[in-house]
Amino acid sequence: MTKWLVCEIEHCSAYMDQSKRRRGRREGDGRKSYRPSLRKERSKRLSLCLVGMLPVLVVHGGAGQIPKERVEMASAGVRAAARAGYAVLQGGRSSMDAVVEAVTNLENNPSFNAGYGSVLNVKGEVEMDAIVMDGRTLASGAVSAVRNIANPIQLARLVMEQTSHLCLTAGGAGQFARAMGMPEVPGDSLITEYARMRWKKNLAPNANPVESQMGKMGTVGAVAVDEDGNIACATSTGGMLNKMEGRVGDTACIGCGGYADNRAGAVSPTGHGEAIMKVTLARLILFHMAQGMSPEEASDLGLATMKERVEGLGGVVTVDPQGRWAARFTSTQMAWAAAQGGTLHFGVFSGEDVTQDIGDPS
Ligand SMILES: NC(=O)C[C@H](N)C(=O)O
Repeated sequence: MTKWLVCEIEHCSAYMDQSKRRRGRREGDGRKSYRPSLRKERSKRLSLCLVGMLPVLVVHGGAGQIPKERVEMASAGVRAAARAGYAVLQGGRSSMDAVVEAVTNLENNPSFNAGYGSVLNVKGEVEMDAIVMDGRTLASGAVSAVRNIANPIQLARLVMEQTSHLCLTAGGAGQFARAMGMPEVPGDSLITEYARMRWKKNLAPNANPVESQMGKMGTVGAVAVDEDGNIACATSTGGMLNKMEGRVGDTACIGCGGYADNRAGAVSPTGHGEAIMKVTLARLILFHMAQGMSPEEASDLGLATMKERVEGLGGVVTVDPQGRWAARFTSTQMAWAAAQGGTLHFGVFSGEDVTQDIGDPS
């Protein structure tokens, strides 16, 4: 903290010196370029003064009620993913690189409903949705109902970077993955025993897959702000348990399963996709932030609206341009972890916020 304060004062005084020099030059030659360059200095100064808060990265492992025996696994998983994403930020790379790294890590972890470990559709197959968004340019890429790839989040990024579209679906998304040289994997290799057991259980005529899923969710997501103040989000999911074939959820829909805007912040939601879509949850929360609410207030208000209007439960991770963050949920639990200033915060239960040194491997 002391280090940060000293650094802030040094940068602010450097700024004042520079602006004095600029003023002198303007008075000397009366150039019109004075204003834009001063504005640039001002924003540079602002971001330098916020050096103590940036970079920051927050991840979630899905809102729901995590079975007792899986709580530690889920917590360890989000901590590992937050460390992996934060290392990318510390290496000076972008928030987009960091959120994709963190979500790839979670997709590869069978504890979560994304990539390997995804829930199954009614036919017993894996169909996945994913989205990324870059807050600098509002560029976004998504895939929906995609099969046979291990990391849908990387395909969503390729949609953003290599096509003029925002979302590719099903067979077309698969063709694009092949064209991009993304390895195809057998559908069965993404299925865990746990996912198969839950699918079977929910085929029973009296089953309630939505309720059952609210019991044990596990969509994954990340939001981050890098050292340059650029903001990004990424979300990936196997969707809802025993969903119809071809069902597209919130995760593939911009403003619902994710949104990032350098001017307001970023949100990655989890929860009942149909409810999230009805209130466009990510965009709703960012709207409240643009009106001046903190990430925590806006997240709580967005989630409360979803509960009140459409009886939807869920959770979000949220950041703002200053690096303030929130991990909030209306479900019983949500595994989450946040990395900032060398400290890792994490929790699973309501009100829980444990901290540890980011270098502590436990
Ligand atoms: N577990 C989840 O968050 C599910 C996801 N939001 C969906 O409806 O596809």
